[in-house]
Order: sequence, then structure tokens, then C-alpha cells
Amino acid sequence: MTLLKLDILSVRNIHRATLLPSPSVNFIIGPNASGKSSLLEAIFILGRARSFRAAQIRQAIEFDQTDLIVSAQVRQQNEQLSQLGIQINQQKYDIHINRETKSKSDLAYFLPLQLIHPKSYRLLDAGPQVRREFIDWGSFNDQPNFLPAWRNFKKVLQQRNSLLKRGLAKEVHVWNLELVKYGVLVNEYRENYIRRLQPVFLDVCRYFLADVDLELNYFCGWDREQDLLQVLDRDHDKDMRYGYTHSGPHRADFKLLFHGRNARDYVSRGQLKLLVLGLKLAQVELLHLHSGRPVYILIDDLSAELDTVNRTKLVKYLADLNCQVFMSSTELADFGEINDIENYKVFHVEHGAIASP
Ligand SMILES: Nc1ncnc2c1ncn2[C@@H]1O[C@H](COP(=O)(O)OP(=O)(O)OP(=O)(O)O)[C@@H](O)[C@H]1O
Repeated sequence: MTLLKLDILSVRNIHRATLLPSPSVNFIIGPNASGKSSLLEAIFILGRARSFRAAQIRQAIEFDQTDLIVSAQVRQQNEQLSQLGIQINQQKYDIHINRETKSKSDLAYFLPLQLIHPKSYRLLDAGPQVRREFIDWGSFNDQPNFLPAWRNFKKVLQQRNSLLKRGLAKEVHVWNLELVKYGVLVNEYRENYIRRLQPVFLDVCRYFLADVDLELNYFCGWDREQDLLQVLDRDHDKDMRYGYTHSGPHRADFKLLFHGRNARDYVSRGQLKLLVLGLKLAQVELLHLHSGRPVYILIDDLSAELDTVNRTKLVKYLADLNCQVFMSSTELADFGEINDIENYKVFHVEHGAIASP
């Protein structure tokens, strides 16, 4: 799939822009505060109906404007052309794919986006929520049945926690079976995903980091020696006392072991960045391998902390991936040696205006 044409209206300092991107690598360059991240944010909004920088998507609407609009013409794998668009104002959002109204999850499934931006490098050393989101993004794209199981699990968990807070012990017991039913399912999808991701991740890492011993160590959110139902029974008094559910897939996490030790405590910042890139690119590769669905890759501010050799390697790797890539930096030289890359385009951003020479 390829984004053939992109139209942006009122996304931060981009008042109006139209782009005809390369199906391969697109370099976005410009001085600080010119609007490079805003351009990537516009593409992200088109695929996820949210911002990657602001908690409220309406913060991305240009000052003094009421609505933002991002739309695109996409060529699908079967060569069919599709139109998709999103319009957002202070109160609501409208998503359309081929003139039909769609949901956020339809959009996310239609336009799988992998975003790598400065905060992404906190994947391994931030709290577990970001790692669960990482696994869930992969599981969602990998298994169509993951999303309904995950939604049901969330609903049941909320219900159970509300009963715990109200001290309704009998009712809590009734909900345990439902929690186990969906919790076990969510966990199966996640475990299956991590199992298949691991070898792809090792391959990607071998390209960037020679000779490293790496292992993804998944924790499902409860003591695996016991059934989740037994664990809920065991935790019952504690759950009642604190008013929330202590064990279950909502506590899942993973560690990356680097020569047997927790990577985040031992590797250099550059290595940490390469490992996170390895994890994110492994997700792209797996999706591609498994379902043939290409992923759009957005990389904001590539240059920080990677040396020129690794930047050149990364750009070469991305150019060979057969995915459409958009990446930003202040200078073209920040992308390393790009002479061997075929079919790339450069977009200059200045004061919110985007030009391609
Ligand atoms: N809602 C908004 N409406 C208009 N302008 C905005 C809005 N939000 C932010 N801006 C401005 O848009 C400009 C572009 O910001 P952006 O983060 O896209 O720049 P950038 O080129 O990625 O910069 P850097 O290289 O410093 O990361 C900034 O001057 C910012 O203050």
C-alpha cells in the first residue's frame, strides 16, 4: 500500500499543504520549529485519530481554526485506489474510508503506522504501560480477534474494580469467571505474538548490533504456576482491601535481557536506541511476513544519539524494507550516506510550508 497523495489542512503550523510522497523513503528536513513533526503528526492522525504529542487531539488544530483535516489517496495492494480522511474539531471527529463513516479501529487497521519518535526510546525504561501498548499494537494487527477479547477484558476489569471499591465481595466472585475467560484469551494472543516476534527481532538486531545475546522475557501479569482463577481467589482479601485487581493481563510486562541481564540497566544510550528500533522494526517485519500488509513508518528526529554509521545502516535497511517511510531531521546530512538509496524524495519544511525540489 502506498500513500500517493496527502492533503493537510490546519495541523499546527501547517495551514494547507499537499504532498506527493515517494512510495519508498521520504526525507523531511527543515530548521527547528519549521513544522517537520507537525507533518508526521498529520500522517499519524490520519492513521490513528490521535496525536502522538498531545493528550488532546484538538491541541493539534491550528490556532484560530475550528477544524483540522487530513486526507489521502492510497493505492492498495490489489492496485485499487482508496480515499481516506479525518476531520476533527473541538467536539468530535469524522473518519471516512471510501466515503463510508468508519471507526478509529477501522482506520488503524486500514493504515498500519509504526511511529518512532524521541519518546519511543523510553520503551525499555519507562513504566510497563508502554510495553503493553507495544505488544497490543502487534497483537491487534496480527490477530483480528484480539481487539474484541481485549475490549471485553477491559470492560470486565472495570466492572470488577468498581465492585471491589464498593466492597461487594459476592458480586466480585461472579465476575471472576468472566475476567478469567477474556484474560486468558488476551494473554494467549500476546504470548503467541511475542513468541513469533522474538526470532524476527533477533534477526533485525543482528544487522545493527553484531554478536549480542538477547532474549525477550514476557511476564503475563500473574504467577504462571497457577491458574488465573486460583490467583484471583488467592488475592481476594488483598483486592478487597485496596479496591483493585492485583493480578491479570493488565499487569503484563516484558524485559529485554542483554547477555542475561536487564538491558535497560546495562546498555549504552545508543545501544538502547538501536534495541528499541530493533523491536519496532521487528513488528513491521513480522506484520509484513505474516499478512503481507506493509506498514507506514514514521521516524521523527532521527539524528539524536545515533552515530553516522548506524544512521546510514538504518536508512539502508528502511529503503530495502519495501515500506513507505517518512523521516525527519534538521539536515539531509543527518541521514548518513544516502547516495545508494533509490527512489527517495526530500521535502523541505519552512514556516509550515512544504516544498519538494
Ligand atoms: N496548534 C498550533 N497551531 C499553530 N502552531 C502551532 C500549534 N502547536 C504548535 N505550533 C507551532 O508549530 C511550529 C512547528 O512545530 P514542530 O514541532 O512541527 O516543529 P519541528 O520542525 O518539528 O521542530 P524541531 O526541529 O524543533 O523539533 C512551532 O513553532 C510550534 O510552536
